[in-house]
Amino acid sequence: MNDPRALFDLTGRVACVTGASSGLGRRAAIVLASAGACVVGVARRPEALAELQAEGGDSVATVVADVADRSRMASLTEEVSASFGAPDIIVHAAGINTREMADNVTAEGWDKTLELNLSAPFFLSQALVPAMKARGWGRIVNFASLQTTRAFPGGIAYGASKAGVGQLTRAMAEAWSADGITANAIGPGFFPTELTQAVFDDTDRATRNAAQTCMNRNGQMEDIDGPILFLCSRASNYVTGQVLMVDGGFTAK
Ligand SMILES: NC(=O)c1ccc[n+]([C@@H]2O[C@H](COP(=O)([O-])OP(=O)(O)OC[C@H]3O[C@@H](n4cnc5c(N)ncnc54)[C@H](O)[C@@H]3O)[C@@H](O)[C@H]2O)c1
Ligand SMILES: O=C(O)C(=O)C[C@H](O)[C@H](O)CO
Repeated sequence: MNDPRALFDLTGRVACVTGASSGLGRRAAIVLASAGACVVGVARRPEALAELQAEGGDSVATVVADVADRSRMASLTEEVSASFGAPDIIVHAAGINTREMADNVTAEGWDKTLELNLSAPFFLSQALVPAMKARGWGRIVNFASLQTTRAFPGGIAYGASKAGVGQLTRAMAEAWSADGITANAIGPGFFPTELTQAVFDDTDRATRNAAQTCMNRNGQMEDIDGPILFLCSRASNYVTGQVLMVDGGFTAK
């Protein structure tokens, strides 16, 4: 048997990570670079991307872009391929939660949420898949949520988008896995990021969320490292169309 640690080695791979300027996307970018991949971080904030690049060194490049801008898919595909070649791994971590209550949801809030959380992973994947098919190997990792299956207050647009991500993941797997491209999603529990700042600022709610897990705690950033590496590497060769909940057992309880 070959050394099974090699299954996690990403040397020679090129990964594109959206939402790489903060939170779980930034963490994913650093993890993948640390495992040997060349990483292109995509996000809207140039200063935050410059910090990512400074931390990641020569194996990290960045592209400033709004990934929800569908008119930009062709140029974005070229830009993310410019530094290291066409990506064979795409991690769709960009996401928003407007937390508008159902009675007050605006058309703008609804559309923005669906465009970024659900449509962008599809259209960017569609643009990057041809190069993966040509190589016969690819990894697509979407970001689902507790709200893929659970309903929280103010989560109607976000929850609808993340439930969509669950089915998008299965449909991508059906469409592309025979070409060697797996599609899976990570479903984080509650992790302290910009997105969840309002949740963690409400200490009662944060405590209740922790108590709802089997481990009696919310997520810590390093809890995402292993699942990301697994789904982006050869270690997950025969895993596709799955939502891997990384939630300390929140959805099991
Ligand atoms: N933090 C959690 O507890 C949690 C739980 C479940 C799911 N998620 C999901 O994880 C993913 C990462 O979120 P996070 O928690 O790290 O939050 P975050 O706010 O730190 O990260 C999201 C990133 O997406 C970027 N972004 C927003 N709109 C963009 C656009 N149009 N184009 C490009 N980039 C854009 C933001 O600037 C930010 O850097 C999201 O999809 C989120 O829904 C997070
Ligand atoms: O409930 C909220 O307001 C959240 O922000 C929930 C998180 O974004 C996430 O979906 C938990 O998995």
